[in-house]
Amino acid sequence: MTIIDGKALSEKILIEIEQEHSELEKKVGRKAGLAVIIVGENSASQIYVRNKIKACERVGFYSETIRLDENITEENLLSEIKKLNNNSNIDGILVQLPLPKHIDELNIVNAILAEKDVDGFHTTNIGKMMIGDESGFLPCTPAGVIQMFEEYNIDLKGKDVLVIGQSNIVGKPMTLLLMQRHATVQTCNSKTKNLSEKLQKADVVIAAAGYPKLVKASDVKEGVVVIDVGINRVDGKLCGDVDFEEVSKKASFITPVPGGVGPMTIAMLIKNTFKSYNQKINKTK
Ligand SMILES: Nc1nc(=O)c2c([nH]1)NC[C@@H]1CN(c3ccc(C(=O)N[C@@H](CCC(=O)O)C(=O)O)cc3)C=[N+]21
Repeated sequence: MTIIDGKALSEKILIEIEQEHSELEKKVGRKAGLAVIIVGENSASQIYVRNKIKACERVGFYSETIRLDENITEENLLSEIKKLNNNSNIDGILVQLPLPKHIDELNIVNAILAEKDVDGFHTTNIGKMMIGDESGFLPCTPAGVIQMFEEYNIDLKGKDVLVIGQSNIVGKPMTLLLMQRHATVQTCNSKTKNLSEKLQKADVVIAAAGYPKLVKASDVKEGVVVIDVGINRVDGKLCGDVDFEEVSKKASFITPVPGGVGPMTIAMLIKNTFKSYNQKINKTK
């Protein structure tokens, strides 16, 4: 069984970007810039935003964290985004999700300029991905999973892949990227019948449901590839959607939580921000 080491792979990606960026920065005269907006006090969001800013520091990017009160109006949040859209030192903008219920997430995400949408959530970027055009920004978690398959030479052609979870930021875009790589994809949600039977047939399982230990050893076949996107907190401890201890005895490849998909999500965000910075530079040439 091989553990897919997302931490090590993300570090490798960040080192490459740091080197390329330090060269470019001298020529361009400014650093790549990422702006992160966080609304309210969600503790998990605080951790993820902290990790994103740490990664920016790691690669030498400029970053801004805009912390807003959870009672901010949608209109005022939109004007914060507008300021960042017009800020020429900012190449990437993200608004950490989830947002308070009174704010329409889709409206907010689509207010970010598509060329600064380093989350890859803007309908323009999703629309491109729908037709197999990956020239825009790919959503960070699904892109990070694809990067892991490539790094570990896990071929997806014709493989039966089961995606558990159909969220806009993971399950749905993950399915598109898998289809683009000729996998046979089945997606499940909390209403799916006979999940165990479906799991039994899967060559690859991508668990992004938000249920601790949803995927058990008895559910999966020998040699299965398991990608655990789960980020659950049980008694304050982070765990995934997979019973890692038991499932790792049957899996050929498996990602740990923490240290798997999480760090890859961050690395893809940095990669998208650097891509935007490069696109900006090439446009001004
Ligand atoms: N606009 C937006 N973009 C996102 O990309 C986005 C979001 N909102 N909302 C929430 C999800 C979740 N997410 C994670 C990022 C890093 C870790 C991460 O660093 N995980 C570490 C552990 C971190 C910890 O200590 O809890 C690991 O798995 O090793 C996890 C999850 C990004 N998301």
